[in-house]
Amino acid sequence: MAGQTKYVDRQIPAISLHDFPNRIDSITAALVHAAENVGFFSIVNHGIGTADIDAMFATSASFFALPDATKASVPFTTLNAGWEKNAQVRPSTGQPDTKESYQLQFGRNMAGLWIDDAHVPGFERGAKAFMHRVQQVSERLMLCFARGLGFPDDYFVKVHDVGRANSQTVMRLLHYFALPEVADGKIYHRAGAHADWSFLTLLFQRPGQSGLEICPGRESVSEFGLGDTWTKVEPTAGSIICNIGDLLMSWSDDRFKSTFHRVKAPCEPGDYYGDRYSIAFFNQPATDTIIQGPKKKYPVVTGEQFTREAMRRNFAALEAKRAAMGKGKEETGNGNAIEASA
Ligand SMILES: O=C(O)CCC(=O)C(=O)O
Ligand SMILES: [Fe+2]
Repeated sequence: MAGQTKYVDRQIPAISLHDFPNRIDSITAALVHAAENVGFFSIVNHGIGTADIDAMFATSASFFALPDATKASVPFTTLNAGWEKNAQVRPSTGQPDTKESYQLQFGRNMAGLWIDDAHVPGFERGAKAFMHRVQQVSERLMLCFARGLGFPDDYFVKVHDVGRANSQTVMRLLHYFALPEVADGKIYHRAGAHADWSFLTLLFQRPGQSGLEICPGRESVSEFGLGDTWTKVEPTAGSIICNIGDLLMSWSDDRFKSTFHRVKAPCEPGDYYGDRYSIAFFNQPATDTIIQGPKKKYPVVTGEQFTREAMRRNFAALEAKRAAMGKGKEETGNGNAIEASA
């Protein structure tokens, strides 16, 4: 690894959603301030209990404990659904993240991609119930961001309706593999530096499983935040870490900041080397959504175009490998077909 990472403490605001209906304006002010500055904040008193969060993590661990050949029965597709392993090449690193993840959606993109009850009893039912709870929290945040930008209150909520077949919202279960504490000459990335392409991301982490780091101020730093000064975001029980994605950044004419972040591969004293589980919920507008900010800074794009472009940037290597193997784009493959060569 290159020299020591530079760290600085930055304030990541904690915003409470208690008594939401009576506090919308003050919550909006706090969210807008966080969105315009650090781009990250934590949400507390959001109404999802720690027992429910723990149960979802337990379900996630049961899925990842299955043999790869079984997980390959629900393989990743270019519609951003299904299981992948070592297949996401971040533009910042050019190397696959050392992780596996299972993308779950609400709509038709998920057809045939739910792991069978025979492998993880109650998986689909439990995951969907949890996804709807996280969606409810997301909708409160969307109301505030719409109000903050001068849109009608229901503007973002309507286009992120997860009841529609063309919904693109994703809950991503993540498992970063334990890594060797003694350097073995290989370079690992847990999640290479990136900004999310989502509208808004809500992230659940496990206390003790550190690694998330942020690097705000994307205009003033080097491309991809490389060599820059990072801030650790330590997991705390029950809170949800939220960040603005590229989509909300462009939809707000760059007023709200989509911040670089990463899950650092452990390499320095104090880093966490064990298995790391997290759950990220990416709000994505339905495919036919017309996206443009109030000041029309950027040309109109549809929700479908936005996702397609982001997938191309992040999974080009996977696509190339599939093409070389003569596989169709959406065709489901075996375990090997969905692993990028590392
Ligand atoms: O696993 C985490 O804590 C963060 C994951 C993340 O940033 C992502 O998947 O976009
Ligand atoms: Fe991310």
